[in-house]
Amino acid sequence: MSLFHKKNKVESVDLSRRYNLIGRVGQGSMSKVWRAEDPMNGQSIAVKVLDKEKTLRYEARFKGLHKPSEADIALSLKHPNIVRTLEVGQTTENETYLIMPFVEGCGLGLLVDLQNDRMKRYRTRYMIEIGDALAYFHKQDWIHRDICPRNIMVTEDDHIKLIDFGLTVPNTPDFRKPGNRTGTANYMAPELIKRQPTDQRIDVFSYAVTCFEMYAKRHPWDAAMTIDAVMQHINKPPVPILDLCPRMDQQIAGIIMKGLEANPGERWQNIDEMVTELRTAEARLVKVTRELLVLRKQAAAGGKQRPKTEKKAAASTAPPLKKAAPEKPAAPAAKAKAPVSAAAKASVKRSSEQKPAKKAAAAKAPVVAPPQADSSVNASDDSDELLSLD
Ligand SMILES: Nc1ncnc2c1ncn2[C@@H]1O[C@H](COP(=O)(O)OP(=O)(O)OP(=O)(O)O)[C@@H](O)[C@H]1O
Repeated sequence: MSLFHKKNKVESVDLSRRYNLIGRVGQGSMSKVWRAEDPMNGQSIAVKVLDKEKTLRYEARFKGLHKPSEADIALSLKHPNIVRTLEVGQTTENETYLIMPFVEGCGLGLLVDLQNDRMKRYRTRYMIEIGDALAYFHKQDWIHRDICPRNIMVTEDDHIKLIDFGLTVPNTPDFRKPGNRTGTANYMAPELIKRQPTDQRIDVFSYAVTCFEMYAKRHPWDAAMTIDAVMQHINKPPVPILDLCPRMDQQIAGIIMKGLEANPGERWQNIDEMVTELRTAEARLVKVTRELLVLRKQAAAGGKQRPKTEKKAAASTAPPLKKAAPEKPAAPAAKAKAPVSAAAKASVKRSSEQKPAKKAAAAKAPVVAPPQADSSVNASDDSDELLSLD
């Protein structure tokens, strides 16, 4: 790995002279972040200054292993869904700083909490873009170790930017050994918590927890504040996501649950596999949605309220429902067939088996509802599958 022995030129910079510091925007656990402007070009930037003591304490865990610093790692990353690091250096106080373009937007955590239409409409896009960023990251041979909504930003035009690489380690045997138990408790894979050897599949797990939250607004296990508390429940199966979101797409539910498998051998083996399945699910939902839009347009042109052809088309893409979804009279819904891979199916099955009464929910198909004026697609109020066609 070329970054292992790279020595960055160390410059001592007085940040308040060099940049127009506008105000503090974030207090992470390891840093302070300012919004600023670069007077040389007027660019809006984020200035992240790492806490000296905490960084030293963290890096001391890897004594002798030549771990690249957060600044070096961040500087090497070039991906549309990862925030660019433009410059790194040392402050006059001997702290490390990073300069990034300022991301206009919000944290993913806010959208998890709000569960608003924006979240529902762009959720599949967000999941895929987080996965793309992580797949790139893994191809550069890193393990992120701290994937969670706190470290993911959503831009104003609804794209993802991964922002924090403070706990990242190289994907090499020395760093995969048991022991370094860092991360955010509720997103940590069981093998990490149990101090077993780890690999990039711990990020698959954290990514799946993040996707779970994006639908269910809660963790797959009861949320815990400490690793010891997580240890208490990590041996129990996760709550099946379809129990919490019975109207969500069945294929997507299976994909997420497979990412949460306690045994890394039963999880998705890499991010690419998981994202490929998510893309397939998204493509199917988009296809059905487009078909419905065409039919609705035709119906409107013909002055009919609900054309028979639409019912026919919906029926042609969908198997008969085993059990009707809870009644919501607002929107006529078409049920699209959700092809679930055998592995993902097994994952859903395992979790449904824990609660036989809930099996019926797993049989539910996605709901796609009438077109909106902006040509995106909305669904009935309790549906979790809004899709954007823009
Ligand atoms: N490029 C950026 N543009 C806009 N805001 C940013 C940017 N980078 C960071 N922030 C803000 O600063 C906060 C802290 O950043 P970051 O997560 O990188 O710090 P941290 O100390 O490593 O945090 P933690 O270790 O707690 O995850 C973010 O949650 C975000 O609100």
